[in-house]
Amino acid sequence: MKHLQVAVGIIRNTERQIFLAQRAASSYMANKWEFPGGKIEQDESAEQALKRELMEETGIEVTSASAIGQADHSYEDLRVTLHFFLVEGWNGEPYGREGQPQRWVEQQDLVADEFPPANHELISRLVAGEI
Ligand SMILES: Nc1nc2c([nH]c(=O)n2[C@H]2C[C@H](O)[C@@H](COP(=O)(O)OP(=O)(O)OP(=O)(O)O)O2)c(=O)[nH]1
Ligand SMILES: [Mg+2]
Repeated sequence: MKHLQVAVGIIRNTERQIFLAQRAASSYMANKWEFPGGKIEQDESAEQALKRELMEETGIEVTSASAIGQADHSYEDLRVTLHFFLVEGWNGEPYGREGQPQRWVEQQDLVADEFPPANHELISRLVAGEI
């Protein structure tokens, strides 16, 4: 089975709101909400991929990111390992640079069912205030 390594950014502002983007109707996990991010390339570290993907997808330059864990999940035909980073420092203002819908959500109001299953455990930790 194909196995993807994915860098994922939880962009959190000083009001404890988190930036979400909606996956394209044509993509895998279509229309689910997600944390911006994407596949780690061969020659990249997870943090390098995070910085590249967040610039591509949200237009921000990440200046502070800390690794907060990983999640491994097998979908029907795809295995993913998500590398989660809490992003609390950046230059610019995040927006859906690829035209994707976006919104800021209070951390305690995140709803697991709006995300792909691989995110569910992390959402629980965020809602519980453990991160
Ligand atoms: N970015 C992101 N991907 C996630 C999350 N949860 C989750 O299961 N995934 C999965 C869905 C995708 O199959 C896989 C790869 O992420 P991606 O589709 O963002 O990868 P990418 O930006 O490199 O995609 P591409 O358009 O360049 O092909 O990770 C999440 O919260 N954020
Ligand atoms: Mg992506």
